[in-house]
Amino acid sequence: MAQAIASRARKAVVKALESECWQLREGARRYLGQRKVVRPSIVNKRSSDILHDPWYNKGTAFPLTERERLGLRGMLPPRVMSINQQIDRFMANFRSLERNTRDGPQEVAALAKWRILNRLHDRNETLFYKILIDNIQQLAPIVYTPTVGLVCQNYSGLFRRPRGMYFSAADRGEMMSMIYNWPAEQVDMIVVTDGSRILGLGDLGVQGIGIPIGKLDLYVAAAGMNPQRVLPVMIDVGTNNQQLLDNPLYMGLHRPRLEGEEYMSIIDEFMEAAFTRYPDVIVQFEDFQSKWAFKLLQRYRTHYRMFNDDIQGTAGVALAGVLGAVRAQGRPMSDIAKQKIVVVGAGSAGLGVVSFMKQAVARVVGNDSPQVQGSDNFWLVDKDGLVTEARENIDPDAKQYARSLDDISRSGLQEGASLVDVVRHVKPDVLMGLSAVGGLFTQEVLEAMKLSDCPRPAILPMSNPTSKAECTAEQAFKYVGPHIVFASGSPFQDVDLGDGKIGRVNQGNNMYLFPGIGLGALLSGAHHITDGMLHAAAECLASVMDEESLQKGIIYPPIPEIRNITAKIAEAVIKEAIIEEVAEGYRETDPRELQAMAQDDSILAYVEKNMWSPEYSSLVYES
Ligand SMILES: NC(=O)C1=CN([C@@H]2O[C@H](COP(=O)(O)OP(=O)(O)OC[C@H]3O[C@@H](n4cnc5c(N)ncnc54)[C@H](O)[C@@H]3O)[C@@H](O)[C@H]2O)C=CC1
Ligand SMILES: CC(=O)C(=O)O
Ligand SMILES: [Mg+2]
Repeated sequence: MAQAIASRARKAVVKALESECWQLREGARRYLGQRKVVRPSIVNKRSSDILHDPWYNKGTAFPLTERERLGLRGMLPPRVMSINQQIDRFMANFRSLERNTRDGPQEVAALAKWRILNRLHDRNETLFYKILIDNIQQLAPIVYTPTVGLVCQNYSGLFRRPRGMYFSAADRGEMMSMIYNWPAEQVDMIVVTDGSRILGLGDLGVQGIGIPIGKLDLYVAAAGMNPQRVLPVMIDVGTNNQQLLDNPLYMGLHRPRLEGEEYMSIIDEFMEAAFTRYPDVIVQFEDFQSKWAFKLLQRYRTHYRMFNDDIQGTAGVALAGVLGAVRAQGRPMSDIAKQKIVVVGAGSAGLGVVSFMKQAVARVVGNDSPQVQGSDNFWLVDKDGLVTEARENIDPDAKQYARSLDDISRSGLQEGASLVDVVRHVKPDVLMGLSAVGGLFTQEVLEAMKLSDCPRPAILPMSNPTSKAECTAEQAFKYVGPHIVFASGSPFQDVDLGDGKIGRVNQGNNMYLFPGIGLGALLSGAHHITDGMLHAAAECLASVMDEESLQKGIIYPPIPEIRNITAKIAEAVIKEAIIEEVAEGYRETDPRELQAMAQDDSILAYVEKNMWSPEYSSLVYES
């Protein structure tokens, strides 16, 4: 009895102490507010070793005191420049390169720009990211789509310095120790590919590493992920690209891709290694061919903190775009349930979109609605035409979205109907391309969209890179009309429609979502990424658009706003993780503190405070 009383008393004291600590922590948090402190960095190298370390190197911006302290005196030109002067110098070079390559082949110019950016990245990370953030609209098409596609195609020739990690079929059984070769003690974000479907360019084998690098550049620029804590990963299981296999200079394994169990066990081994060394990391799967993309997502999504950007990020961006298009028609978002949507391409991207949008419709009209039970809103077209239940050897992932025979015979269509026939009969509100077939929306298909009874049909050729876009912006405005809403996966210029009118071009790319999903998952410490968190992200993206922009046909925010938008998306993701009780906290911020922040509406400030910004910190030498 006495023992029980003592134990109860002990528990009460511990509880009181805990609560006091919590209050103290809470008080400190409020007191410190959202003040951001640039902490000094501890370096254990000196002199030229610092100049050759892109993380610490400041080039001509090293102040004299630091040059003295770190053995850099005499190692640099004498004038100390500010970071703004360094930016001016780089941008002057960049613009002169632009002028000099303007009249030559576009691809040569694009690669030249990528090269000077990449060299800066290798020399001075802080300056590289500052320039990238300040000029994101101009530079995203170089570090990301479309130029990153060209870079991957030519990677064996462009490769100078390694970036990220390579795990290959030859490393079986070794990955657990290999991951410890990575120098960072902490990694927040991994983007991994097996190179099997790089943008719409197909199997590029080991050269696909360019994609994780480009995506992580956006994580740093848009989400403020700390560049010292991101890790691009390439898993080389071989390639089925004969041109690469025939190229003696190809840098990957010269063997056909592993398949079946052998393939799966390699990816399993990598995941186990990654989460063993970095238990809090988030892994984004990128550009895996569809047959593996779905299987791997199913396999890992509740076990690890991971998501597949092509399936889930793309779906969210497509949903936000369609919600924007609905509002541009002057209708409420809930009218998404009435939209007729033709999705061309039934791979990871197309199927991800249909699945997610059906969930969104269910959220709007309720699960039991016939619109949700049948596939009323969606017509899926792949390389063999309209996908129906009569399709032989139907891809199991596509089966649930196949149109019923009853339904299509009523509308005068049949299994495998051509795209143009589908458009003529369905008269869709939305025509979305995720086929990786450039020019698939021919003049005939686009003209058929004129039959749409929608006041503002949406034409969304979302395939990447530019050469794979189903149509150009100019073609869409020319053949469908000036009233359309247009978004493409890779950027196009706005279109001059004459009489002072402009056809607005949006970039419908998962770059608007994945940084916010990753950041929200990280800062909430969600133990897995739920559908609800993905919907919260997409709905947040849709909601940031104001009526005036939507009326002009602008359905996504301007790219220079991407950092602010990403912070808001992360906020939405964290709030949802808290509501769903999957948020386990991040570093010293425990779930209780997250909840308190949600209550006093300070999650956004918490996100912003945790976003890394490129600023030179003073360097302190420690041997
Ligand atoms: N804008 C964005 O944010 C994103 C765009 N994408 C793009 O989506 C494209 C597709 O990606 P995945 O689904 O992973 O590729 P995938 O290769 O798995 O799927 C392609 C689909 O297109 C279909 N297709 C091929 N030729 C066709 C034709 N002539 N007519 C109709 N359908 C045809 C195929 O049957 C297949 O279903 C890529 O170009 C990729 O860059 C992917 C993710 C995000
Ligand atoms: C944007 C992207 O993720 C893709 O085209 O695959
Ligand atoms: Mg992708």
